[in-house]
Amino acid sequence: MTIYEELKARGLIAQVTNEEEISKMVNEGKAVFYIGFDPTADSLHVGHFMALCLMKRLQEAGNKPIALLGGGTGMIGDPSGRSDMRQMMTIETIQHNCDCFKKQMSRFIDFSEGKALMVNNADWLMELNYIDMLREVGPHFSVNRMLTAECYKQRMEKGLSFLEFNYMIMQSYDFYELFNRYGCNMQFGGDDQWSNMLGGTELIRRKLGKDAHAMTITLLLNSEGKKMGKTQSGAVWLDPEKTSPFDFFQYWRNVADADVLKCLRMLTFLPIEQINEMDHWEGSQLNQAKEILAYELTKLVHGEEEAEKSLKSAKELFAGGNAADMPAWEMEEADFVDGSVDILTIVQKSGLAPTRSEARRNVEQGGVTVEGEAVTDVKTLFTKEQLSGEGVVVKRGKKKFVRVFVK
Ligand SMILES: N[C@@H](Cc1ccc(O)cc1)C(=O)O
Repeated sequence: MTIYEELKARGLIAQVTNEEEISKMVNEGKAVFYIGFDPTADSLHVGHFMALCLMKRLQEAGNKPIALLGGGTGMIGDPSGRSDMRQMMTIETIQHNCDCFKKQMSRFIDFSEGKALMVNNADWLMELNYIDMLREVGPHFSVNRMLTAECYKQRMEKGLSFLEFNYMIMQSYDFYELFNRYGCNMQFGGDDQWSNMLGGTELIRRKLGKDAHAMTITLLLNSEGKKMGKTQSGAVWLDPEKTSPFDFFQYWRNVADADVLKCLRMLTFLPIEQINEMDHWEGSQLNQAKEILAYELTKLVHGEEEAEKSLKSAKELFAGGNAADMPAWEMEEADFVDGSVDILTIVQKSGLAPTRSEARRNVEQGGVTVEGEAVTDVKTLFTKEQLSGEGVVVKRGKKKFVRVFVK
């Protein structure tokens, strides 16, 4: 199987500018491709992880990856796929986030001996002169056409600022710049990036009369059509300080039955034949498939040791035991009234339930246990003494649990 066929078989490819040429290039290891990452947070998330895995697959097939940090584009903010304008970030935040991204990326991609490049578009975008820039690229963009782009469509009613409208031009300029600097002939990105990427191929064609290509990666949606990699309390981060390896493991261990094979195909490096064999698995075998998924991804992101630890804890927890590496939540002084805190506050604050009313429902229905004993009275109080030291293990349903303590 060629690398292009494999990407297809894994369901990773959404749109391409020219399938014949792209498949030929990547199969022959002739692609110099880039993926851009805007520093919108201090950690990468699951969406970025998919992009990095794609980089790795193509790198292993002999192609050359360029990871682009959006130190310049981060100053503008991409409106693609968003219903509101992003909050503007300060230069310090952007710099800090870039540093965080850089560290995390180096764990996935081999940047040694020129096998891959890392660049920051601040290096060329920040020194552009407004008038020079307008004269250089302005004539090649049709506003009429830009306004019909998919990425602006949902903003036509809500409003699109001039700041954001310029984003596409910045990203297009990046592609043009990388083409000139490094012979970069291809860009990859999430499917919501399609119009920004075409902006670049068009600019290269117009200014240089040369061909460059674009390919988008399928967005990872669950069987209900929602973006995966998000929980009720926010994104699933790759930084172990933000999402513990165990929580990361549990996220994948608990995906819906209908999603597990898709995730195995799109996210893991297990041979596609091995995954296809799991296609007819049912019942308890599906749980095994979820365990494999969680283990493989935790291993990729946090290393083998953490993956082993998480697997062990998950098994112990399932068997009803008390796991050492379980997530912990520290209650604050302000949560206590007259030295006690009620069960609903504990369940909600610790993140076991998203709202107080849902916490109430869970408790009333007998779905909450503390140290293995059901707590059904919503007025149940816990004193500071009870929660001090190791604290208590609070479980909601079979799968969600946390050790709650106070210092
Ligand atoms: N716009 C991309 C990031 C990006 C930035 C600069 C580029 O040249 C390419 C891509 C995103 O929001 O995900």
